[in-house]
Amino acid sequence: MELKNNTSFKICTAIIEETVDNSLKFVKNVNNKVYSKNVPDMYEFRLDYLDKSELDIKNIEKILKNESNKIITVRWEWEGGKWNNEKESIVSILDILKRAIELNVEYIDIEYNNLENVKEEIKQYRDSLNSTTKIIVSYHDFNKTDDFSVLKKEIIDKEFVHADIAKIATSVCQNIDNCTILKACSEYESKIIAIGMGELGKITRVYGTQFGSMFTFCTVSKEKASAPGQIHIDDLIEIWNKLYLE
Ligand SMILES: O=C1C[C@@](O)(C(=O)O)C[C@@H](O)[C@@H]1O
Repeated sequence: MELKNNTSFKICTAIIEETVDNSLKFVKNVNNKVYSKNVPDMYEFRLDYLDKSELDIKNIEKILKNESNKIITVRWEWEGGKWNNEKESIVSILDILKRAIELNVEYIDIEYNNLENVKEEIKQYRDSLNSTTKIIVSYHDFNKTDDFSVLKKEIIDKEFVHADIAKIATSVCQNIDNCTILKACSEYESKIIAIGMGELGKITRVYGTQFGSMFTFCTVSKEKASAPGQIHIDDLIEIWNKLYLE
């Protein structure tokens, strides 16, 4: 996202539609500025939102082959997503992510709390194909933000065993939590996506990219936020332009 003074920060919008066609229609509408004056730099396709009737690899390929700059995420229920064992029995996450890797999708996102062998298999598959896909390893805490020393030692440094990019999204319960998130942005500059969730965490969604977070997540429609505290893209661009212009 190029701001008026040529400062550039990246914005991602999550697509949380229940069908492949609606997901692609939503992206087209966003690119045509139907919902917002500004267009994000990239899209996160949250395939965990897809209805069971949509779960066919050929159908999902229509998203994997979409020309937008994208992250493919299939978020398990135990990590705050919509994926469950019933959906997994229809088509496995591994098959979806391996197909994404084969198609050199820009990013795939896997949970830190996933099984080690699953993370290892995905990384080895990507490396074996010399795929250009980058691996994001995500950690979410919807209740708190641990101290930086705990997040660093127990989560972020361990994410890098399989990750090209580490991600933490934790709930901000007190202002010091924002300092923790921004410290993570700064300490792992350009190799991390760090977000403070909830109303109190909005400051990290405004300043995080300036401190070093690779990008931030915005919504393009008030009704379509994929996490608590996401700011509308037009509001964020207005804030950024005021911050970096006046
Ligand atoms: O992990 C993240 C970050 C996020 O939870 C947020 O807080 O904006 C939104 C999710 O869609 C994404 O996968």
